[in-house]
Amino acid sequence: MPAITTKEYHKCCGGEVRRATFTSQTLGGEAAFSLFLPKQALAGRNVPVIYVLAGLTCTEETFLIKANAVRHAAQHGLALVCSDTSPRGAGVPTITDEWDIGPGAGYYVNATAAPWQARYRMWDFVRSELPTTVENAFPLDGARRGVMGHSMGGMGALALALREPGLYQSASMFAPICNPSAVPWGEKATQLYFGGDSHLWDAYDPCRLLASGHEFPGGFLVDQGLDDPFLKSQLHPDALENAARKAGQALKLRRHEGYDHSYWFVQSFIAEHIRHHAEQLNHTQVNHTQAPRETTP
Ligand SMILES: N[C@@H](CCC(=O)N[C@@H](CSC=O)C(=O)NCC(=O)O)C(=O)O
Repeated sequence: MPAITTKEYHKCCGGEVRRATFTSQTLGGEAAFSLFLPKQALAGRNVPVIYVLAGLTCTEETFLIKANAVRHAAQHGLALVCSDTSPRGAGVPTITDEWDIGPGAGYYVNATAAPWQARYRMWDFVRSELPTTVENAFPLDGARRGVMGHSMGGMGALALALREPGLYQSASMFAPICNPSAVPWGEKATQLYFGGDSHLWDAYDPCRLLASGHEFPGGFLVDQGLDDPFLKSQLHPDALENAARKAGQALKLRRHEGYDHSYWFVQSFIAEHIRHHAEQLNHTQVNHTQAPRETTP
């Protein structure tokens, strides 16, 4: 198991916040994540955990800093683990002056085309290596996992829950990219990450996954602002609603007048999302097996 290096540590809301890294075999270099552990975990109890996937241009820090989620997670005794949004650093391919492809824009897919395919393997990272690594190091209950995401991260959270319903018991999204294969962000990713083969979206596009029979028994909570500048061009919640209805997938999609795409929108509804996860995760059977504990620096 890779060693975790804590870069920052802060006492917060009775628990602790960390920013940390480890050497990722999946991404071929250093991978960053941030973590909130509630006081129950510091007392040695395995706690439920929500995996959080952020959007384009974000890092592993953005959600914890801007979403105001920590105090709500603390109230419900939930841990938060926030992934970075792409591989980064020496040797990672990039395109200068582009914010919606390359570093900060991994789309939570495994790229197949050169030069991206060697390092841009965010699906495998968030699906397997990140949870395995953090659950080995901290008192997190791998049998009580939620997944949450914003925008590009909402797309990733939908795809993870639909493809891996046994891994997550709860799922929620803010303004997700619902049908990436049909919008400009996804088309750009198709050209670069998939070498132009749009069929490769079959494994990641939430609408395509629903159409091909995938379902998430826990149901989805999705919030969408109606003043979101990306709503019509990139997000397509109506397509998700139609695909879910056809597939019989439980979906609570709430549209909010006046809200945009920012973390001010996320912050406005985060309490209800954390409660949604708490209700489902706290009703799932507890795993009492203790993971080895990281030491505080
Ligand atoms: N840099 C861009 C704006 C990028 C942006 O809005 N990113 C969103 C996610 S978009 C979909 O994945 C985000 O969460 N940004 C971080 C934030 O702090 O708001 C531009 O300049 O237009």
